[in-house]
Amino acid sequence: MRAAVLGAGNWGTAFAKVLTDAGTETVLWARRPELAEAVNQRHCNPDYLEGIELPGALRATTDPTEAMSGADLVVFAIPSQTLRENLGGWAGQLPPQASLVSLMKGIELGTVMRMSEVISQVAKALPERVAVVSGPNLAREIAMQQPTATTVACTDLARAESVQQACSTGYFRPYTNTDVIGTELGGAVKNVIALACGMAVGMGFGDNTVASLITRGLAETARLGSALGADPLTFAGLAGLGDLVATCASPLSRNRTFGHRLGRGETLEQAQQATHGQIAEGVKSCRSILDLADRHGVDVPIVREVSAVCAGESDPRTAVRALMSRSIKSE
Ligand SMILES: NC(=O)C1=CN([C@@H]2O[C@H](COP(=O)(O)OP(=O)(O)OC[C@H]3O[C@@H](n4cnc5c(N)ncnc54)[C@H](O)[C@@H]3O)[C@@H](O)[C@H]2O)C=CC1
Ligand SMILES: O=C(CO)COP(=O)(O)O
Repeated sequence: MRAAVLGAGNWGTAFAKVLTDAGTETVLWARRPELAEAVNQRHCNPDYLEGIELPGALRATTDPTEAMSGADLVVFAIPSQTLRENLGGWAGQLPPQASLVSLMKGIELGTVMRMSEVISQVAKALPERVAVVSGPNLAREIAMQQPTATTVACTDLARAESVQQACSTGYFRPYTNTDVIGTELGGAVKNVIALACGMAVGMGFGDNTVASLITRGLAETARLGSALGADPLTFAGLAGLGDLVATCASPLSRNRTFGHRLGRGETLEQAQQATHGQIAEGVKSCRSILDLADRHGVDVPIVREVSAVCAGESDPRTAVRALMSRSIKSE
């Protein structure tokens, strides 16, 4: 099995290590030559995974055609809002039979499309050729080989199983699922709920507040999922509750950290600068998730408040007041 991983940030690099450790011959595409050289010569990625030793067998290149040549899997690990443009340049070189695998957790602004839908459309690939990997997968913990499980979703179960095989290691345990909609939605919405949890902690609130946000956040994810045709059970699984809990609780999460900065009074610009160019997907996807929910007439109050804060139209304290003064209702 051969794989190309397009995107050498946190997760692209860690997942390339997982694939290599699983025995899959893997080439990582990086934008910058110095990063590809660090992977090839020094077996590290100091910009994104400082202190992590990468496998000697992992190769990197700045040439996407070279990365994809002969690949059975092409894995996308770039910021969601850049997928359409990047993929437009790569589509002509995709090996015709390769599985197309999304690691991304976002919804496209404007089109409100899921990442697998963007891949199908731009690559002109049938949906059953596209798989999604999503779960409680903080990149650094996986790069440190801490035991982790994940979901590999594809409408074609046999293809999901081949991706599962390609990334199974002693520290990374993938489960298959055919619910691509629920798997992707869980990954995208949890980033927005993690922003809300970060804000709560930044404002000095404790575990009751965070648990309430996680639980009600899961309720609005499942409501939206049902409207879109997802299997509600997916939200009780790794790509739902699992990822939600990990991201909302972890100081490693870029989304939670971004929210935490806003909660303690920093501006959007300050929080953005502190990411050092790394992506906090929820900051943009909150808008597209809200649009998606509005189109389907689904109530997503936490997403709505986070969206107003990220648009600079509200602030965390106003958001809390708005959420706590909603009409009382049954659970
Ligand atoms: N970091 C994590 O723990 C996890 C991340 N994810 C998801 O994986 C996707 C990628 O995340 P990370 O690797 O963490 O992001 P990152 O911000 O660490 O890296 C992004 C990579 O994409 C490249 N890139 C290509 N075109 C770009 C453009 N036009 N603008 C900016 N960067 C561009 C960058 O050079 C960089 O190598 C996101 O959708 C994220 O939600 C999913 C699970 C875990
Ligand atoms: O998706 C993630 C963990 O599963 C990573 O979350 P952040 O993008 O917030 O760091």
